[in-house]
Amino acid sequence: MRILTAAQTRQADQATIQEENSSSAALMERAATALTEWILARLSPPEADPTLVFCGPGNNGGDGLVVARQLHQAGFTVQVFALPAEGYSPDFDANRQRLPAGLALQTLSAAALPVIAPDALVVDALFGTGLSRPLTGLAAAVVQHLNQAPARVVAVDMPSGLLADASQPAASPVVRARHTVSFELPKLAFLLPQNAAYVGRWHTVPIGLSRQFLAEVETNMYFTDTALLAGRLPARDQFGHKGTYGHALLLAGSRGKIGAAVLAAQACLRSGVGLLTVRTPAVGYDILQTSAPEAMALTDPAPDFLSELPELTPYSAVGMGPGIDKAEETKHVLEQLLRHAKVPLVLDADALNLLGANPELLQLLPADTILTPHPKEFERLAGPARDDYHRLELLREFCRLHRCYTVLKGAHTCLGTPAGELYFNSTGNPGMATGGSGDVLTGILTALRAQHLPALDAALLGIYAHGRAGDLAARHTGQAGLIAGDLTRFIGPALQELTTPDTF
Ligand SMILES: NC(=O)C1=CN([C@@H]2O[C@H](COP(=O)(O)OP(=O)(O)OC[C@H]3O[C@@H](n4cnc5c(N)ncnc54)[C@H](OP(=O)(O)O)[C@@H]3O)[C@@H](O)[C@H]2O)[C@@H](O)CC1
Ligand SMILES: Nc1ncnc2c1ncn2[C@@H]1O[C@H](COP(=O)(O)OP(=O)(O)O)[C@@H](O)[C@H]1O
Ligand SMILES: [K+]
Repeated sequence: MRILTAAQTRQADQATIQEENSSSAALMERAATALTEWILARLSPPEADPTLVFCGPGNNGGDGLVVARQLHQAGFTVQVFALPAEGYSPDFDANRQRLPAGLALQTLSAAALPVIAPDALVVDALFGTGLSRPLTGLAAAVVQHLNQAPARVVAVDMPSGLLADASQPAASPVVRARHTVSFELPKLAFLLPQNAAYVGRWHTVPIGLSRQFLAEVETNMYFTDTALLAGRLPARDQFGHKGTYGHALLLAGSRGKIGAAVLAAQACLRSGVGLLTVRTPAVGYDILQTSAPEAMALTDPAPDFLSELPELTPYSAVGMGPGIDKAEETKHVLEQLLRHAKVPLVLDADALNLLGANPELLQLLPADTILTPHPKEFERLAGPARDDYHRLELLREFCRLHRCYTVLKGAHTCLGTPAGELYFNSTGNPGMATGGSGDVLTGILTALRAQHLPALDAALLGIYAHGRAGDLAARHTGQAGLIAGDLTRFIGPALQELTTPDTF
């Protein structure tokens, strides 16, 4: 699905209203009702006693008024408060009129902010996508008051004070929500680690925005879901043989890190590749042959690190990096690979650190190479970022400049493309924050590239399947108990889910 800016979200509202020939008040009623239903599905009146709804002067506040009315009607003990303002939005005013007699709107004042009991439910409807500047004065004081309260906070659409598309100044207050319930689509702000403490757990509720608008709006940001992946992974050919599915080469491992080569190899084998050869230093031979017997071992003459690039003719894709270390000889192997490879490349770990330390090598990067840095490795490649938004700008720029696909790994791994698009992944869990998870991703991506999938499809499918394998594995191991080797067992089921079914 697409990720929209705040301005595009407003356009989506307008398009929906026009298409349905309805009104903004009707859309507000629908959006707020979806949010009320989200709460009702989780809490009964005694579990949210009292419920305090804090409203701002715009349509976010209007949503709050609707939620307050509906929860009151559902038997919740509701108190509803509004920030004083010179003017309120028309839909706010309309919904103020609709508050039932037993539910008076109280105006907030700095001198007497309401007491918030520990088991209260707080609905934060102060500001949403219309926030245009940092909060000051009473609005800031109310946010600080909410943040000091021990209560559970549900933010409507956005935690108040957070900008939808950019960083806010460090000192400006933002609500720290336990849950943020947003309408239809996730916002960019939810996907960035720097906002996690404000957003809490985020959810989207459908509100029936115009399908046509959402399908056609121009954007370069996407949230990768199964709909976006449909049709990208073909079913296996009935008469396919191992030659059909490519021959991958992995250049991986050094003394003490042969495990990284094993993990990448196992992942590559589980991702449908026809044949796999693994080049490790000599120290890896027995280990690899024992732990990944399906792979062919092609040992380097050097005992402890990679020192020579093998003949590349047999291979349809090459992955380099897991566990390789940064020896001068290994740098030479990387340089030779970049100069001579005529097949797709996937670069990870110390292959990236070698690129970062020797930027002249970046000029040799073949187009459509996939790079898989975590944020620290990315910093070595592209320089330090001021914040998560700036890092995305650097990512776009880096991919454009080097005509590569860069997988910036994290909780919502972000794939940057040479065309300037950003794709945020939707699968995976914190159980995957464990050594070797990245090596598994390299194996998957190398396998998909070896099977002749285009770089974009391979990257999108591989990143999603890697996270999905983590989610499937965690059902058995729990998150804390998950280790990278567990991921490999579930790559097959994850890819199967994504495979285009044979239709009649
Ligand atoms: N499709 C959807 O998603 C739907 C969205 N809907 C809802 O609409 C919400 C967006 O509503 P919105 O545009 O009225 O903006 P909102 O966030 O209420 O704030 C604007 C008000 O705040 C004020 N203001 C701004 N910054 C300020 C500051 N720092 N300090 C003080 N004041 C400040 C600003 O004043 P101004 O900047 O004009 O001076 C204006 O009065 C959206 O988040 C969602 O909840 C649903 O109802 C329907 C479907
Ligand atoms: N909190 C998380 N949620 C989802 N995925 C995660 C999370 N933490 C880590 N991962 C994934 O695990 C992998 C870790 O890779 P990396 O940091 O390179 O590990 P290693 O170098 O140990 O193999 C990445 O693909 C990343 O997206
Ligand atoms: K809000």
